[in-house]
Amino acid sequence: MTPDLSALVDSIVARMGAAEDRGQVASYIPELAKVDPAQFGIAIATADGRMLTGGDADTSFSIQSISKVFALTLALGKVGDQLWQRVGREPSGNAFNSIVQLEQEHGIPRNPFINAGAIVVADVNLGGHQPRVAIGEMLRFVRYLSGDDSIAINEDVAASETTTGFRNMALANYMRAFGNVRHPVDLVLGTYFHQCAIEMSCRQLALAGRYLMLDGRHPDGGRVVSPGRARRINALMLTCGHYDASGDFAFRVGIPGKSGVGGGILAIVPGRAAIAVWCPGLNDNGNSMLGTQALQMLAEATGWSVFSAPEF
Ligand SMILES: NC(=O)CC[C@H](N)C(=O)O
Repeated sequence: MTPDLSALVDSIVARMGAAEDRGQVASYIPELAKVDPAQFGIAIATADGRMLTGGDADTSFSIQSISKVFALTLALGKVGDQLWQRVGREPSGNAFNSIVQLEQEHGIPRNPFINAGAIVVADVNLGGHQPRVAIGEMLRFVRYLSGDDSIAINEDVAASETTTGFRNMALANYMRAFGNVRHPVDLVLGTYFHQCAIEMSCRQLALAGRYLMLDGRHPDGGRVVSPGRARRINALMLTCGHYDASGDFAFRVGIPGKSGVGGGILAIVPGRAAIAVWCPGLNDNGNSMLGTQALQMLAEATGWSVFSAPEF
């Protein structure tokens, strides 16, 4: 089956534009509460080099936790498998900002995609430098991946989270007590809040995700990560990328995906496509409500679930 992707994108945009229940925009970060929930964007970068876009695909939004995929990639580049001594790789079954497991598990977060895990990853990426060095490295990395130097950080969003991120401060301090955060907490959180405040459009995000559909290669031929590492990052996205709704996402969509509270989702179909969707309203688990529906519609129409048998 070769689906007409362009017609499919149009019908997804029409369906999502007409949806009445759009979820709730994140309000615990005051700057994000200002975003218009009527927006919807989708971009699909295919392995054969095509780009299909629809709706607000060129509007920038706060990538938030999607940044955890790029931060993990950088941290693995720095410390390799040693990272797994400080962060687990199991689904948490808890909310993204939960603290409950940390005490029982001695300050070792369940996985790199919940906030606690991403804070440890930010600590690794700091590597003894000032936050601006680590943040600059992250920005250069996403610009290189997407081939777009206009990608920037929204300082208002970073400042908004710096003044209200009490849960993240609690998580970071708690892990510092166990020695699993090694730099001063304000430097680690400065790094983390700024990476979350990177703004990208669906088009830029789909382009940035291409290395994960191409076995770790940049389309320009350069190697970003080894094939094994790309496979493992995809595995973590599938099992942990939607927090305590990761099972439901695998059930409904069946594609490795990472969500953010800005309403974006990056989804990877190995060997086929890197997809970004964005719709700011969230469901109860903090994942984009219509973004998830759009990916379900796309996966059903294309047969792109990684659990489907390939054509034979
Ligand atoms: N799920 C998310 O996107 C959470 C990211 C957000 N910056 C936070 O730490 O709360």
